[in-house]
Amino acid sequence: MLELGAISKNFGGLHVLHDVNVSVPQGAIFGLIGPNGAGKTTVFNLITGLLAPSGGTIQFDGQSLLQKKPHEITRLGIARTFQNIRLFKEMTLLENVVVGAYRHMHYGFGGLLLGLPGYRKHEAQARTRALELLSWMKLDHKAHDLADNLSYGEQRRLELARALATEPRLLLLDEPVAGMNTGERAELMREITAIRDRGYTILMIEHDMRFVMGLCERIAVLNFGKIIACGRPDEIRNNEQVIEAYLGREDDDEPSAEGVTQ
Ligand SMILES: Nc1ncnc2c1ncn2[C@@H]1O[C@H](COP(=O)(O)OP(=O)(O)OP(=O)(O)O)[C@@H](O)[C@H]1O
Repeated sequence: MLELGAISKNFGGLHVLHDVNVSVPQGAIFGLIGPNGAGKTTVFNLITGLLAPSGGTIQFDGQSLLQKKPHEITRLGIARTFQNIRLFKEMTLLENVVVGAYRHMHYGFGGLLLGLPGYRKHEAQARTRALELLSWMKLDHKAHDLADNLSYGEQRRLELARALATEPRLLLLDEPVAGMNTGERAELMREITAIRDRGYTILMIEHDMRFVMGLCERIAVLNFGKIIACGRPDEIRNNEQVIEAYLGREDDDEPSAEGVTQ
């Protein structure tokens, strides 16, 4: 479904990605892991068109994403969440998700201003869909609460519902469990599995090894901008280079080798 072919990315003289090849099959839950600064977020920014690669190809369902603008890539069926939560905190949960759905409405905000007759129908459809997505994320009972009142874990789930409102086929999740407690993590694992079972494909960046190993069928490991391993969780767990990459760091925030082998 998504193919990165020999991707490289330089920022001036800084070579952040070298010859990155990743193939995400349709229907997979695929993990992209690696130490801080390895280049994971840069990969997401290249896929979503926020950055252009210095070399290589990016294909989504056989179509090149190069030269495409972020909104065009969203329209093709790719949505993402961010490492730092980006919600409209002064809006309700329902409004947050409806905003994500606007691109599917023919009228948009202009229609609202002009009072076009079709607008109300489309708005009703967007609200119905938004409520359904909130129910997938077990947040429908709070649809009319302000996003600001949510716990951290709930805010992350709301972000996911909002990303789904663009009706993607591929969902990119940037550290979905960051800041969540153990119970919230277990709940999110069930919800992400349920989303995949509804036919979506998921590519996630995540530092929590227990979460990645428990959820992903395939994992690619980036280290200093290179893919050093790609395979099933058990293969990654036992890969010498991966253990070395995590052991070789002195950063306390990093998952330890013990973390990799959990
Ligand atoms: N726009 C930019 N300009 C210059 N350098 C950048 C830019 N974006 C990222 N970098 C650099 O590229 C490298 C990889 O960063 P990136 O954010 O992709 O890593 P990461 O693996 O996502 O790290 P983390 O796990 O900490 O989020 C870092 O050295 C970073 O400083």
